[in-house]
Amino acid sequence: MAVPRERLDIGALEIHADSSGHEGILTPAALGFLAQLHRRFDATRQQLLQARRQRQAGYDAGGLPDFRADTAAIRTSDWQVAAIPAALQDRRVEITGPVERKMIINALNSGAKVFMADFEDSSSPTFANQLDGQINLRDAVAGTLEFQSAEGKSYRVGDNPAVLVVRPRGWHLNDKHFSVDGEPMSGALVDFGLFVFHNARALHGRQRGPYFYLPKLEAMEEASLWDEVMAAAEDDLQLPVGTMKATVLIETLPAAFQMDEILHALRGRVVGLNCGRWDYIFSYLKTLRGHRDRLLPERAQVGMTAPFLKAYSELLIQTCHRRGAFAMGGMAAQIPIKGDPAANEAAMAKVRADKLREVQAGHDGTWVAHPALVAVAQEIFDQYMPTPNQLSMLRQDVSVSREQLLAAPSGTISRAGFDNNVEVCLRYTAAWLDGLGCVPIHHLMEDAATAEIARAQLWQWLHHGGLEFSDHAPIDFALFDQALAAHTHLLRDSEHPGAARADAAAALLSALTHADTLSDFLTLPAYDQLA
Ligand SMILES: CC(=O)SCCNC(=O)CCNC(=O)[C@H](O)C(C)(C)COP(=O)(O)OP(=O)(O)OC[C@H]1O[C@@H](n2cnc3c(N)ncnc32)[C@H](O)[C@@H]1OP(=O)(O)O
Ligand SMILES: O=CC(=O)O
Ligand SMILES: [Mg+2]
Repeated sequence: MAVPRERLDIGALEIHADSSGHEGILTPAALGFLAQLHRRFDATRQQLLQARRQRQAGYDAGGLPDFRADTAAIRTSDWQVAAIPAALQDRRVEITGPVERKMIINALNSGAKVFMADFEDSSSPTFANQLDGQINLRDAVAGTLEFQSAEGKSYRVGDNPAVLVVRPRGWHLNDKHFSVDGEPMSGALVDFGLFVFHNARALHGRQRGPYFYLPKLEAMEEASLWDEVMAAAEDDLQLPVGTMKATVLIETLPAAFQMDEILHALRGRVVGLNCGRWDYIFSYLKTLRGHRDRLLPERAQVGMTAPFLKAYSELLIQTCHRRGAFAMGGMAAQIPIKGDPAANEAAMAKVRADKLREVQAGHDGTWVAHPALVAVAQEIFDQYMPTPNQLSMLRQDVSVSREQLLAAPSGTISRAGFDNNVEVCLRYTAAWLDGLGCVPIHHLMEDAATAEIARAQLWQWLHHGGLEFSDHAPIDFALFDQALAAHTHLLRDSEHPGAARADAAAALLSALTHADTLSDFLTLPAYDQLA
């Protein structure tokens, strides 16, 4: 629930960082806008985070997520989301990437229909990364974005760039560099507030937004908060109600039970839902962390054809299309492999298979992590989706039960899978602490969501006790400590991103893995250490 609007007052907003170079973004008016967002909406955010903790306590005590009784009427009644703008009618391939200057230009020029500029899973939220990202996006919107590489290559945005969609941080993250009345600000409100303050009117004038991807929601009330925030911002910026559009990632297990409710909460501005598969797997692990009968096999065995993931994606398609919203697919983790044509072809074949599954299931578009994958995904969608979208595929054949969404697939845990989880989590955390939010490891894209899977699996396998590898050797903490020490040594002496942070990352991963409770997010304790 919003508190009444107050006079613009930035007296109480403080910036705890050296903001030189960012004055054009951190103008007094922009800071006043942020302060106002905080005062109106942060109390509600805190209540919603408390509600998450209460629900998790219920799951830890043996409860399981379920469809809500109090919202049954939303699920059973007939209603549709608002009309989808022309610029978002065809979203067959969307490229995602961090808000780094060169990458933004490459993404806008990639041939993808949409570019999701990511302040979230693929960003390490240093003050410089987030604020430089705002400068880069402001320049992109103004049409002045250019870049000159150290090697002398010039970059500029070409004709017909991808449509820009921005993903702010989730509700759980504070931004320690901004406080209002002595309280830290929400990272989500900082990212959203600065972006709309500087760009909303220009984008609206061109009928190109502003458009958002909303991450990690767990309940319809969290979607309602975004709706209120956007409505208030539209009012302040004198834009028509519903100008700001949202696509919501369904990437938590609790949210899978509230897809209709989330669409309904945002029905005046929602454009679709997206299968954020990596965070969804992480959320399954975290939500059911206390349930020994629902442990997952090693992450290489948990693909989208696993029954619980197939059920979730089909329910998403059915729910979206019934309401006139797009059902977006997700990210295959494979990226191009240079210098090994056979390995590259095998990786591309996996991407093609994933996109084929998505388009045939009824998804209206998909994500790719790298410019070289745009054509790969587009070829499949062009062949199987000759229309701009497939809203008319209602998937009335689908019937998904609570049990199907919750059923753990069978599988095994190998020594290699255990070791890979240690390596990936260590290397990713080290890179993140060094300011890099997305890295290639063994030819796969690894970001905050994929690293969380590795971390949560290690914790579960070790804390439930008595588990064995496929060769029947016991899984125990001594093995974890040995693997962590070995990988820390290797990373320290390597040229991998984050090598200089190997020890800090190892200490964090060790503490999180040995702790009695699975920490809600890796990025919360890691953020305390981020320079
Ligand atoms: C779970 C989720 O949330 S998924 C969404 C979040 N994750 C992402 O967005 C992943 C984004 N992808 C990336 O960050 C990168 O592709 C990585 C880290 C996986 C691999 O990066 P690299 O090893 O640097 O890739 P590579 O060397 O092949 O890059 C080749 C070129 O493509 C560019 N490029 C690579 N990925 C992207 C991208 N996603 N967007 C724009 N440009 C890109 C590089 O900048 C480079 O440009 P240049 O030739 O002009 O110098
Ligand atoms: O954000 C996407 C995901 O898969 O997580
Ligand atoms: Mg995610």
